[in-house]
Amino acid sequence: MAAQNGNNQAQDREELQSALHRLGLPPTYPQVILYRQSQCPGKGLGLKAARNIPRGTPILAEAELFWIAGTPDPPPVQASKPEFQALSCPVVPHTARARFAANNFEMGKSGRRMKRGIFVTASRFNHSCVPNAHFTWNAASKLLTIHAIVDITQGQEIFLNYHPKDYLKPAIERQQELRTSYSFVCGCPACQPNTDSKRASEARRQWMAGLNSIIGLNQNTHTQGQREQLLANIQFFGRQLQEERLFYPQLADVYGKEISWYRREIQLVINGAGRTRLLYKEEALKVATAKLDLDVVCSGHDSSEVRDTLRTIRELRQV
Ligand SMILES: C[S@@+](CC[C@H](N)C(=O)[O-])C[C@H]1O[C@@H](n2cnc3c(N)ncnc32)[C@H](O)[C@@H]1O
Repeated sequence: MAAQNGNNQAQDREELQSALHRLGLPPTYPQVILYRQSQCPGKGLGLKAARNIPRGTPILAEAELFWIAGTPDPPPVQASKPEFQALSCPVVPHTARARFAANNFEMGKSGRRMKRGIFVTASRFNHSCVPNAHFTWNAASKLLTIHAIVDITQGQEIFLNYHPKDYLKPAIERQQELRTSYSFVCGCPACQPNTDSKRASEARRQWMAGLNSIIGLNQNTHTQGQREQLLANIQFFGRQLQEERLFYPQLADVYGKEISWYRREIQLVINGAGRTRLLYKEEALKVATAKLDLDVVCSGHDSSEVRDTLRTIRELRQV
C-alpha cells in the first residue's frame, strides 16, 4: 500500500513537471507584485497589470480578512474593521450586509454551509464576462489565488468573472443579474451594445445554450451513432468556449465530459461491444493532459483541481 502511494506520488510529480515545462511556468510562485491599484473610469478602483503577465502566472495568493457562513450579515466586530470599511459599497445606505455582498468570495463549505470571505486586495478586481484572470479558493494553502488565464499586457486591467455560472445567459440577463447584485452595467466586449464582439459572443453563447442540455445526457441509452454525435457536440461546445475565451471553469468542465465519454467507450470495449480500446485511451489521455494544463494555468499547480486531474490521468494509464 505504502509502495503504491509512493509510486502514485512519483508519477503525479513527473506528470506535473511535464505540464509546467510545457507551459513554461516556474514550479514556485513568484514573490513580485504584478498589479497596481488604479482608478478605472466608470468602475471605481481596479487592478491593472504592472508588467506583462504571461498566461498561467499566479497574480495573487491572499488570506481572508474574515469569513462568515450561513448569514448575510458580518458580525459588528468584523464589520468595523477599517480594511472592510474601505471597500466599495454600491448601494445606499452603506450597510455591512451590502458591502459584504458586493465584495465576498466563496471559500468552500463549512459543514453544509458555504463560507464566504473578504479579501482586501482581491476585492478590488472588477468584473468582465470575458475575464483574463480566474479566482480559486485553495483549500490546501487556505489562500484565495488568482491566475492569469490569458497573456495580460502591462497596463491592461485585470478582470474576474463575478458570475461564471451565468455564461450561457444572453447579455441582457447577465447584465440584469450584475445590476441587481453589484449595481453596475457591464460594458465588457461581450456586453457592449451594437458591436461585432457582442454579436459574435451572443451567437456563440446561444449555440452553447442550445447544446448544453444535450451534452449531459446519459450515454448508456445511446446507439453508437448517437454516442458519436454526442462526442462531436461536446467537442464543438469546447471550441465555442475557446473562441469566447471562456476557459475556466467552463472549458475544464467540458474536458471532463469528453474524458467521461472516452471512459464510457473504453468500458463498452472491455465488455465486448465497442471498437479500438487503445485509440480511445490515447484520445482520453490527450484530453486529460489538456485539462491538466488548463487546471495548472487557471487554479495553480497546488490546487485540488490539479490533484483530481492527476488521479484521472493515473487511472487512464492503467486502463
Ligand atoms: C468587488 S468591487 C470591485 C472594486 C471596486 N471597483 C472598488 O472600487 O473597490 C465591485 C464593485 O466594482 C464595480 N464594478 C466591478 N466591475 C465593474 C464593471 N465591469 N463596470 C463598472 N463597475 C464595475 C461595481 O461598483 C461593483 O459593485
